[in-house]
Amino acid sequence: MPVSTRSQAAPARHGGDGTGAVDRGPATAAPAPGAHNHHHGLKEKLRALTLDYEEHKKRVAASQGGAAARQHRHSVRCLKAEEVANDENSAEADGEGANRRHHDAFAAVLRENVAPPQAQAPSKNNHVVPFVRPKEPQEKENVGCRPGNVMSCPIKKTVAVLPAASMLPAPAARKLSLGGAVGGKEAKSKSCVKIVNNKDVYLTEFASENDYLRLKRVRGRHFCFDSAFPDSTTQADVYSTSAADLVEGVLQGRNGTVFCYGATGAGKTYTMLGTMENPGVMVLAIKDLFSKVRQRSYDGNHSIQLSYLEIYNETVRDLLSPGRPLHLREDKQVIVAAGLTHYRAYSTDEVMDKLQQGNKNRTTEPTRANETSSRSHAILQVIVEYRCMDGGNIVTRVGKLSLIDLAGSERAQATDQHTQRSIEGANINRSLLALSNCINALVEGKKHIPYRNSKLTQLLKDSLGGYCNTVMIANISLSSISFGETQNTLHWADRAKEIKTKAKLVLELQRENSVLREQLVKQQQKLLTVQAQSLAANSSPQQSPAPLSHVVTPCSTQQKVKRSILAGNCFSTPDSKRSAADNAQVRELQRKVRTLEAEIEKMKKEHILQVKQKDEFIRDLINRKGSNCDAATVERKVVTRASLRKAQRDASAAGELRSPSHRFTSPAPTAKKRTFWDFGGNSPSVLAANGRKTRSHVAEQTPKKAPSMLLQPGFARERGIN
Ligand SMILES: Nc1ncnc2c1ncn2[C@@H]1O[C@H](COP(=O)(O)OP(=O)(O)OP(=O)(O)O)[C@@H](O)[C@H]1O
Repeated sequence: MPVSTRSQAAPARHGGDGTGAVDRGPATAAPAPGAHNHHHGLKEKLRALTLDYEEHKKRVAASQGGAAARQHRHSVRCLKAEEVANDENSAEADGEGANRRHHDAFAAVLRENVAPPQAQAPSKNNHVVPFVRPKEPQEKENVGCRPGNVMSCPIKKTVAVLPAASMLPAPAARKLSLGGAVGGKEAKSKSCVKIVNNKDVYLTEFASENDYLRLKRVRGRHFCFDSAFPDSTTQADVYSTSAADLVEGVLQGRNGTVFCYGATGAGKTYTMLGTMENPGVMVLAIKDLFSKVRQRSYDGNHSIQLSYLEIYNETVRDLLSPGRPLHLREDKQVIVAAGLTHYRAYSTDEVMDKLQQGNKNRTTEPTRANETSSRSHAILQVIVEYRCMDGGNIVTRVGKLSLIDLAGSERAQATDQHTQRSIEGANINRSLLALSNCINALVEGKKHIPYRNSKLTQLLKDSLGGYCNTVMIANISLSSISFGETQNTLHWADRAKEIKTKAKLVLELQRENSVLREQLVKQQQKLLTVQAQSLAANSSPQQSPAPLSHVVTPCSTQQKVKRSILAGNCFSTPDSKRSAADNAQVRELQRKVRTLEAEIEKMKKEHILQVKQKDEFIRDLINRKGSNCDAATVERKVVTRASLRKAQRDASAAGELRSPSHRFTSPAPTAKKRTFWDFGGNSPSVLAANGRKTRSHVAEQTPKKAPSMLLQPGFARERGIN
């Protein structure tokens, strides 16, 4: 609470009881020159209280003795400001009530203004970090080491790598004990991480205790990983969940990588290497690998080789055979350290020996955050080669497992400038930044991935973006003090989750391909059905669609179907909606067919109507222009036509062959449908019933001087009839 508020409250209480020092003290009785100034007023009040207190002390010393007064002062200091008011009522009972109140009020003001923070009672908070790792009394601040526990090796931060290849491309978060708390801060820190369902990580940001305005403000973020391990998780559980599948993959000839990422002291080396009692991922993986190889020894020959290197200050060193720095070379698109020692191992113990030997050579130094901080990135690689005879041929499979203990990211301290630790820290941060940039570029699908920016990313090239199954373990701290580091680690783990290595892509594509093939076949069948139905509906609208087995799809239809499949139209509909879409397609086709049929009917009617109109027109012309012809002829013609039709029907019914003269005088039964153009020599072709274009048979067969021709106005003009 702000000091000014309390300071003003204290004198008010004194003034209220009528016996306060404020009324008696000369300093407060006289108005101060700067009374409008709050600070000045406070000083005056403080001075008055001090004087009052001195007077009171003297009085008490005179009446009860100095020792009793000292004891009383001590007991008052332990009271809280709030308690003062409560005590007032009870203090009234004795004769020293007034003095006591003065004393208490002064103590409260003094405590709130002057008392150092450590004098305050520690706040009781349920969110105080539950330390997973039992804190040892001799532990240094911020250091969680237990010397001698890690692989019985004097150098505590070392990495052992074991082969593994799995299908677990996404990172797992490991919740660890506090690695970055310092002294008293440790006790005050809250847990800012909550793990739910072994997958979800909730990160909470608490406002600083000094930030009064935002004291109650809490912000959070949620992350979801393949696995999230609470601090109670055993090393065996971590291994079986994250890396065990990788071992099987390596035996199958697939590369695998496990790497731990996190802030310094977060427990990366513990997770990868572990201790003698709790061996880490590397040790468990190596044991697992050898046991699996033993089980399959009847099934061919396995050879296991291992190498162990570190990247320290951007130089690559061989940990199994220390000497000159190694250079990185690109070999078949894979970056390798030229001259790196590869040892052939025949048993787990042999690998463990080599691992310890390498750990002794690894660079570790005590830092503020970790007594045995790894100052380098360590990479243990185990290459498993498998050979067997398959039908007279030698089959060879090679799988590589990389187990990587990264150095931890750390904050640069002003005091560390120009020291060896700060140079190491800068190099570690630089290479981790390069790693972050590569993760970013891979997630964003950029063409250029900046692997060359650091030795670490060059060596991790295959693991991050190549044909490799990769597990990233993100080590985080519970403590709100390490909130920034935890947030950073989770952020990058979350980004890395999005990376798809080529191996994963190939697998995904293969799976997708087979699913698409199945879908293609189904879609082809469905489309053929639809096409057949629409064809059947087109050809005979009254008939129900023919079953698929009886339908022969025309070539052009098949091509159309193929085209639509190739265009990918058939995959644009989600599975759930596919049948509904097909039904809709069928309905649409049926609707089109019905529309077309209606149009055809309409055209037919129009055509008949036109023919009738033209017949009427012709008849009208005959009536009007036939003044030169005798009525009997006209009538005969008309009658003849009518009778001829009847005679033709009769003849046809009798099966007689019609003579050319019949044809001339007696038009075909379709004569009534003849159009205006049927009468001209230049009449356009018409569509026959069989779909072929023919000229009107009437036009072809009618002689030029036939009476019917004369009825045509144009022809009549030509002949000078009119
Ligand atoms: N889950 C855990 N259980 C018990 N002890 C742990 C656990 N995690 C870490 N520790 C201990 O905490 C200390 C620091 O852990 P560790 O050395 O693994 O951190 P680190 O992340 O590798 O740090 P750096 O990056 O500085 O090398 C070690 O003494 C380790 O034994």
